[in-house]
Amino acid sequence: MGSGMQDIEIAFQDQLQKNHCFGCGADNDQGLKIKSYWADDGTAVCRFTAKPHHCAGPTRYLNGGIMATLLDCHSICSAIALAYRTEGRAISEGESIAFVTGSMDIAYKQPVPIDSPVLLKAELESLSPRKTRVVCRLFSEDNLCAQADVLAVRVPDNW
Ligand SMILES: CCCCCCCCCCCCCCCC(=O)SCCNC(=O)CCNC(=O)[C@H](O)C(C)(C)COP(=O)(O)OP(=O)(O)OC[C@H]1O[C@@H](n2cnc3c(N)ncnc32)[C@H](O)[C@@H]1OP(=O)(O)O
Repeated sequence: MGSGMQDIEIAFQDQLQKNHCFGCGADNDQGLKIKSYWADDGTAVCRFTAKPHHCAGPTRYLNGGIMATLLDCHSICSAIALAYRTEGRAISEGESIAFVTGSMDIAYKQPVPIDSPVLLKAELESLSPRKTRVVCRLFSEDNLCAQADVLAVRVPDNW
């Protein structure tokens, strides 16, 4: 699972500019600052280690809203990266590309231990120039714990 090339690649988020998003913005100092990369199999992957205050009611489990943010932000950043790749451009080269979440459906399948890193793995399918479907899975210790079906919708960069 995942890419062996992560260490030498620059995360999607570190190539995007002026992104203050709580989950994925490199410009949000209080955010989660997730980092997403292409994997060799064409999926996009992200590894995240939670902090103790990201907990659910029981302190041993990860909060579901944080899980939703991880699934959402990894999916949308990956949709943006795919659009740049499809247009033959590096991320942020030329006219900027922005997508937002039109819809997201999440199945929470198992509680996620807060003290183990999670792996997010996104499969992308371009439905039209404006719409990308993302199926994003969240694993903990190789267990599938949550799955999101996301519709990413392209918007003007002044959205
Ligand atoms: C971004 C600013 C620049 C910043 C640069 C930095 C880099 C950027 C990084 C950003 C990373 C963010 C990562 C976190 C992701 C969020 O947290 S984003 C915040 C949460 N999302 C929102 O607030 C979105 C709010 N909704 C909207 O703004 C608008 O409803 C939308 C989604 C843009 C669509 O608006 P619209 O263009 O007027 O809608 P429309 O033309 O009717 O729809 C386009 C297509 O999408 C379909 N569609 C739209 N909504 C839905 C839906 N809910 N269900 C199903 N289909 C739908 C339509 O059916 C239509 O399909 P086609 O007819 O083309 O086949």
